[in-house]
Amino acid sequence: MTDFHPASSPNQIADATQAFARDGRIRIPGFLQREAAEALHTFLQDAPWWRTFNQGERTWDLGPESIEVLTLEQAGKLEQAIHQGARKGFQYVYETVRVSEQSSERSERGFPIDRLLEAMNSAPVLAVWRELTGDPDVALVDGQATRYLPGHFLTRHDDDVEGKNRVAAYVLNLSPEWRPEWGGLLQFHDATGEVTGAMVPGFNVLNLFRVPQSHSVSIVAPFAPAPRYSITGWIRRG
Ligand SMILES: O=C(O)CCC(=O)C(=O)O
Ligand SMILES: [Fe+2]
Repeated sequence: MTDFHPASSPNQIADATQAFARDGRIRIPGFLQREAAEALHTFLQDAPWWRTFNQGERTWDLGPESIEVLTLEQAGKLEQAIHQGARKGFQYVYETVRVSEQSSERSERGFPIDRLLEAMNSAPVLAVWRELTGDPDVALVDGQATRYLPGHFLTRHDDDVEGKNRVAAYVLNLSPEWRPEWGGLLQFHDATGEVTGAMVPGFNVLNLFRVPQSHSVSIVAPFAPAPRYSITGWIRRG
């Protein structure tokens, strides 16, 4: 049975804790056992993806049937609306497989991503999140799988949503042999929009960053030969 618990040693966690306290963002390579990362990657390559995008404040999730029946003209109009939204405002388009926040529903569905979220919410791993973030009130981890195809992106935002009690955001990268030129970079910004740091997709690397913090995902290039896969979500107080 594949084990989805983090593979980091106590020493690695202690080092990461120091770096997180200092910088507010860290990268942990080799986050899961190789077999677990490979099982997730295999699942993501053939998962039931939904296209998600926003129109202003409103989120749309389109299932595979809805995407397939769009005419070329409808798909073009949708793309235009998304590009219009991205010119000045907050905009995103990518694909998702959502994961329930209910442990019973995760256990029942039992996808590898459900099993990962179960492990992330187990008592010993919650203790690791409390140590890493320095927040003793961390109580849950939520998540979704994401797939960014060429043309997908997420503009600048800070993840601070009222009532969600997010302490930190995580991104478990599952994109083997990614090149930075393919886009899909997780970029961090200062108040003027300047890029103060960027994380290139990788394989089995965990990005962890404090919330709120301005960031974006740069558009995936038309020539990227593979999608940008990850499991992403937040470490929360409740
Ligand atoms: O995929 C990433 O690197 C970050 C995703 C993100 O910022 C978000 O979903 O809010
Ligand atoms: Fe975000």
